[in-house]
Amino acid sequence: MARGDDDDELSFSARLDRDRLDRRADGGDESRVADFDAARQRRERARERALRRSTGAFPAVPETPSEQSGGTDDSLYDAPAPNSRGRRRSERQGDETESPSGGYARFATRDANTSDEPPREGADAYPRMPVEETAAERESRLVDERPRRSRHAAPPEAGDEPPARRTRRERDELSDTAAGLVRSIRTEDDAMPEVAYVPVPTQPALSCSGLRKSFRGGLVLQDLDLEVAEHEVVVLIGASGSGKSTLLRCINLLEEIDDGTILLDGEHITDPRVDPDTVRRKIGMVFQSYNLFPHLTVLQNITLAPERVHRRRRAEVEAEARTWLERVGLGDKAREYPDRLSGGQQQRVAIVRALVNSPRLLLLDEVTSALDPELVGEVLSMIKDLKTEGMTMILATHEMAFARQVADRVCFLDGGRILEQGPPERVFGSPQHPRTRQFLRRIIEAGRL
Ligand SMILES: Nc1ncnc2c1ncn2[C@@H]1O[C@H](COP(=O)(O)OP(=O)(O)OP(=O)(O)O)[C@@H](O)[C@H]1O
Repeated sequence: MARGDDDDELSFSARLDRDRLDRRADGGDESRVADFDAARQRRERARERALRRSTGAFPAVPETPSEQSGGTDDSLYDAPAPNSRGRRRSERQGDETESPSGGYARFATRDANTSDEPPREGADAYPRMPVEETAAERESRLVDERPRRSRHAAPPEAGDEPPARRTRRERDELSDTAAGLVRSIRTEDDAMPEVAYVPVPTQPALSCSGLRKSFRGGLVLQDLDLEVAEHEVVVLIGASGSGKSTLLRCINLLEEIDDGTILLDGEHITDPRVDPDTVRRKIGMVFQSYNLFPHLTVLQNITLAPERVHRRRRAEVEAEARTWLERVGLGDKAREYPDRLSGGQQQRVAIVRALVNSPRLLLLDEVTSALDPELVGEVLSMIKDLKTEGMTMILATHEMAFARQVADRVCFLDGGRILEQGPPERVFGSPQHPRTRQFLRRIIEAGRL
């Protein structure tokens, strides 16, 4: 190419540099070379000042339109530039830009700018300044074949001074680092911490899934799922033989399930390696028949299992037992034998026995069924008090009026399945499933609701 044509294509500064190199090659006079050097240094200082004034950041410098990938900041969000794994960045970032936290791209832009402040609204968050490559720079780039830095090299620290001059390769890498931040967040093998929005899951107190239980070939629980939230009171209703008691006994590990899992506070309690006694310390259970030992006093009945099974100190358990007995109005019965108590009182003692270990969950299986009607009220009022105190409970009952009062959620069981569940007003007020309607119609006809 003729020198004239070349001149047209080169900027003024590039021409200066080229001439200087030509003169060096020709052994030209030293003072003129010094002038050129001084001019070049002034020019570079001016460029540095301009860079610092703009954002204090190192600019990404796309050299040609094809390298600009859209040429705006949006390219960091959705420019379809292929990434290192062959997928387009826009594909990999689709979910990022929809992130409720505002997306990763904004985070990456902040880091790329090495600023502690988020970019101002409407401001060019990642400005690109047109910088011409001088002939000297080009020469230096060709000579300087340093090994390429890691794609995931750390971004420049805030407060770093921009270097006096960067080769095109280095500028590419800076640009790449910003885009690389976006990419690396989504890269499994990268050490960058995940900055994903992860909603904190609320873990149920109890979670049963896919429970199956059969007796002598007869399926009693059929792929039953049930979750109970902390402080929730779930009432199981259903015809006799529908599986209510079996479900409660499986939860308390009194029956071994055939299939499924039960988690208590996220712990897999149906894992065969789990000690059932440890689980039962966390789950209190009260049965229809009170099951008090007739030869032991009320206090001894309450403290027996905590002392013998759970190895708790007698003094501590006795103090707790007495506190509970006072609260339920049986403080003066501690030294009595069960046969000196009414059915309602015995059942209240049985409930205290289940509470003395401060269980996580209380299971109540038809606790009023064996009581004379006039004694039912005192037990039900004790259960209401427990609900008020936030005890998490699952009750199986035929007392529909009580279920309606105390339940947060009613589950209707039929043939070992939960056919319908919901708030008591809805299940009792407008049952959806024909079997629920049929069951409740019979209850109403019997005058029990
Ligand atoms: N140990 C067992 N051996 C054999 N069958 C059993 C056993 N326990 C329960 N069953 C059967 O499982 C089915 C469900 O019984 P379950 O006691 O769970 O029902 P339920 O809904 O609690 O009834 P109810 O309201 O009368 O207490 C019944 O058919 C019952 O006969």
